[in-house]
Amino acid sequence: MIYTVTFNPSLDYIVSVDDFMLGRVNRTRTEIIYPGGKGINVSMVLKNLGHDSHALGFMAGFTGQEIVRLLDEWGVRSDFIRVEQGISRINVKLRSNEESEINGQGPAIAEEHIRQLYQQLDRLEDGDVLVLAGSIPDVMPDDIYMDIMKHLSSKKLHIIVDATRDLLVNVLPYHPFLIKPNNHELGEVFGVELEDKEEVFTYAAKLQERGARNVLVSMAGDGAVLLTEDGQRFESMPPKGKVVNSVGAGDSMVAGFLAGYMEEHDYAKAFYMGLCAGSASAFSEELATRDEVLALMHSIGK
Ligand SMILES: Nc1ncnc2c1ncn2[C@@H]1O[C@H](COP(=O)(O)OP(=O)(O)O)[C@@H](O)[C@H]1O
Ligand SMILES: O=P(O)(O)OC[C@H]1O[C@](O)(COP(=O)(O)O)[C@@H](O)[C@@H]1O
Repeated sequence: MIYTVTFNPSLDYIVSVDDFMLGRVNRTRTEIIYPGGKGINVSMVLKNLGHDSHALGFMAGFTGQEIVRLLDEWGVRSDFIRVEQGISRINVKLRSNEESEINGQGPAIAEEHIRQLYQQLDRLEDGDVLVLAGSIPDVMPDDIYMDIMKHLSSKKLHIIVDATRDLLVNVLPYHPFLIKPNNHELGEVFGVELEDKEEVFTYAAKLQERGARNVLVSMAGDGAVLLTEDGQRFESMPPKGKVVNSVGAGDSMVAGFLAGYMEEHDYAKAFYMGLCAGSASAFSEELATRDEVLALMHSIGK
């Protein structure tokens, strides 16, 4: 079974505004609400790709209830631990001449809630997949993903981590199966700005030296690169298309990679399915569907 954990789910409020002006009253042209947060998006895209998963994490308040309801409607099984105080985030995604985002901090999670999560994770079995994705509320220590990996280290799991800065770096000694920073997040770890693919490979290799098994680095409109544990290198520009809504593109890439890997245990298939799932989400209002992903793979000869 695949499990995703989202510590900090959100309702994504995606608004488009023509010629947004700071300091003025602006009116939306379109507005829409989706369930969001990285693990949740991974679960939703996996569902679209024909793979069931179990979404775990924490939720609070009326926004939390709505996230669970929307997931249910999507057909994703979830078992979120309810936090009594505060509300799950509403993350604002503003589409105007440029895309801007305001992501909230999320409610505090108490020791007792973490204990409940550990009880759920103790049910994982050898061969299961665990996706730890997204930010954690500000008040939490950034070794929580590491602690989870340490706790589960006696089981044979495939663990995927999509996080930034110390939250990501701390897990490396526990050999995550896959990490997926984007090029800016990879650069941030080393205090450099990375735009060029060769440079990205160099720094991805440094994360591999520190313990990551496979390193997938997304580069938005410039595609992605992958360094595998058996020494293969893949790089590609994305398929062609018009960007409509790139919220969730990175999460779709993780889901696509996972689906591709599970279907054929082949890194090439995983890489291209990840790449095309990311683009399929970016090219449509909603998250990628299987047909859209396969059509894009076909368009690049994969
Ligand atoms: N502008 C775009 N054009 C084509 N594909 C895109 C675009 N933005 C994202 N994608 C696809 O989605 C993947 C992940 O996007 P990216 O923005 O790098 O992730 P994240 O959301 O994690 O920052 C990219 O590698 C690419 O395949
Ligand atoms: O947990 P974080 O890092 O604040 O990110 C949460 C946001 O990222 C998303 O999961 C989208 O992520 P990507 O665009 O990187 O795929 C949104 O749904 C959510 O609002």
